[in-house]
Amino acid sequence: MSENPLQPIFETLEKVARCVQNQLSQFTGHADNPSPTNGQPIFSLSSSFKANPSNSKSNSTMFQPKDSLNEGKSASPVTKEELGRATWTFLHTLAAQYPDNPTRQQKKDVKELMAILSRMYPCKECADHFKEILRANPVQAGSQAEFSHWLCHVHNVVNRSLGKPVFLCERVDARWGKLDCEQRTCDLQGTTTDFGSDMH
Ligand SMILES: Cc1cc2nc3c(=O)[nH]c(=O)nc-3n(C[C@H](O)[C@H](O)[C@H](O)COP(=O)(O)OP(=O)(O)OC[C@H]3O[C@@H](n4cnc5c(N)ncnc54)[C@H](O)[C@@H]3O)c2cc1C
Repeated sequence: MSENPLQPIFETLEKVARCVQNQLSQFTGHADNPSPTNGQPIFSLSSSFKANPSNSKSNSTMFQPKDSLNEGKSASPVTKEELGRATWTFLHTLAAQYPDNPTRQQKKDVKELMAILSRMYPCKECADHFKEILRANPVQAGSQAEFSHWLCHVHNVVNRSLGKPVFLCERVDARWGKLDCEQRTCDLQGTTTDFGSDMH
């Protein structure tokens, strides 16, 4: 006799899940290897649930696809420093890729981006500080060189306020470059003719 009266039901459900998995693997072109999940069923019943059907925690994850469980990786909050480094990386890379001859739209976009950062940056104290910095140092984005030097300057304003060393802006091009992208497919295109199509 089965230890758990619900065991036959679980076994039937697992069989159904395996059957669905086989059908899916054929559908997705994995017919040669009907188990793209390395032998693990896409859906599985956790052993704790089998042993204790009243376990509501197991219950909640019972039918989740394996990938969505993000196994082995716990979410840890990002620190203000990590966020800052990632944001500066984004901004300096953007500046390195900014066109020598930006369109009117690109100049407008970059100013808006900075204004949005000063409102939405997910560290309120930093956002407020950046808002003041922008007020005293309006964005200069007439060319790649102008924008990357302006950005270096405002980054130095933040550095100074945090007691960090000031960066030599003559070295900004050596420190930050364009994204490493095959055949420069990531380059932003500027233009010599300013259509300003969506400027009103
Ligand atoms: C818009 C903005 C506002 C911020 N405001 C605050 C704030 O008010 N308070 C706060 O605690 N933190 C703030 N931060 C975070 C802070 O600036 C740093 O990112 C964080 O302290 C980590 O510093 P870090 O020493 O690792 O180097 P970061 O300052 O993050 O710099 C990353 C790398 O950039 C290079 N670098 C440094 N200076 C320059 C420069 N001037 N030009 C070009 N490259 C340079 C260096 O190689 C450095 O390792 C802000 C970040 C941003 C993006």
